[in-house]
Amino acid sequence: MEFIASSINQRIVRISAHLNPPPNSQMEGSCGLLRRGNCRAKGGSPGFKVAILGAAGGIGQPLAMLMKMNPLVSVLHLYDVVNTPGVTADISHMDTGAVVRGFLGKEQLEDALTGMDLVIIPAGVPRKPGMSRDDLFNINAGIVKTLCEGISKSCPNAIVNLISNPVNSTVPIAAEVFKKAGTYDPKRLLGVTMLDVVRANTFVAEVLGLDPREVNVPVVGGHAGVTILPLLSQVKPPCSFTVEETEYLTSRIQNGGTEVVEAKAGAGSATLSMAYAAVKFADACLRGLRGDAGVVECAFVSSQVTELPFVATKVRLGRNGVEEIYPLGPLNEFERAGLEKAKKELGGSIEKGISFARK
Ligand SMILES: NC(=O)c1ccc[n+]([C@@H]2O[C@H](COP(=O)([O-])OP(=O)(O)OC[C@H]3O[C@@H](n4cnc5c(N)ncnc54)[C@H](O)[C@@H]3O)[C@@H](O)[C@H]2O)c1
Ligand SMILES: O=C(O)C[C@H](O)C(=O)O
Repeated sequence: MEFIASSINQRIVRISAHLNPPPNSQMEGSCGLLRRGNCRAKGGSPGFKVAILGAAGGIGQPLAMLMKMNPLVSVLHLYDVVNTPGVTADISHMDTGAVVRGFLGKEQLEDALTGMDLVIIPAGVPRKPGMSRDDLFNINAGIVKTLCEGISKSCPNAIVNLISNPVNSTVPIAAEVFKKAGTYDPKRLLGVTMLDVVRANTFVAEVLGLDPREVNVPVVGGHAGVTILPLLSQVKPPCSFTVEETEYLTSRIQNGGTEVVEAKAGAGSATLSMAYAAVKFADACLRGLRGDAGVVECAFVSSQVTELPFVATKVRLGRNGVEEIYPLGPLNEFERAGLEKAKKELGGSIEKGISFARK
């Protein structure tokens, strides 16, 4: 009788602790129950530890869901300045291997980051119609700076996937923060331009009448307007385009983000396709970390491929992050002209990020 009563009491305590975590305690998914001794088996699976910063946002939530489904992830930390208790409780009920923990507010940033192998950052404000990505600089630059200071302190060896816009400036900011802290490893800092590749594959497949999963379009340069440069001459499988097709595709790929911002009419920018792209890219980084051979994706990284300090190109991912940076390859006249335009804008955005961080 006593045993049953105490067991029921324990359960009530357990449920109320889960619903009302004490202030400043980290919220936990299944592992909170494990710590209190109510489960027999160890949760989680062998794999990598991944943190998402900005996990309660439009990208963060579907990204968290998809990362919880990724068999390479054993521990998933969800950090935001709002709403992580709900998102964590929700996602932690998925019966996949990764253990989920939630962290709320700056005082929990250190715990969120300690021990992480990969940190994905979609924190920051999105565009509204009429805005450029650069219009987000004033708010997002400071957010990225603070989060990167946390990374330097708590997981300086983690691979960082930076999604927050303007990527062309936030990646240089992150690099400067890491340099200042003495933790900078250019191989481990990657701006996420995967959505440009995902869009390019989709739009090119539409024009060619192919399955988008069979198409691979390298997209180089940066992640804003004319800095987004699809290399249609290097599409796989090999194919050719008319001048009209080239112009249409280049413009659609460069303006894909604006297409979504306008369709959402003030409710934000791409979130679902971005979460898909972010997971595709994060999975490639984790496969690289695991030691898989031949993992090649496009990303915005520190590079000597052009005269600019950062550019998006194809990179090979491995145990240390970026193991190899590929040259741009043979460009046609249209692409050479596009590259010149891209470099002009990109240089200014990179410089803006560097000056902000050095202030
Ligand atoms: N790289 C790309 O291809 C790409 C694609 C789409 C969107 N983005 C960018 O991603 C960012 C996020 O977009 P979204 O639609 O998810 O926005 P959102 O507003 O829906 O979510 C952003 C989240 O960041 C959180 N946040 C704000 N300040 C924070 C801080 N200091 N620490 C931790 N979290 C913080 C917010 O609370 C919110 O939950 C935007 O800057 C957007 O432009 C980039
Ligand atoms: O367009 C935006 O502002 C978000 C993102 O950069 C995108 O390409 O969808």
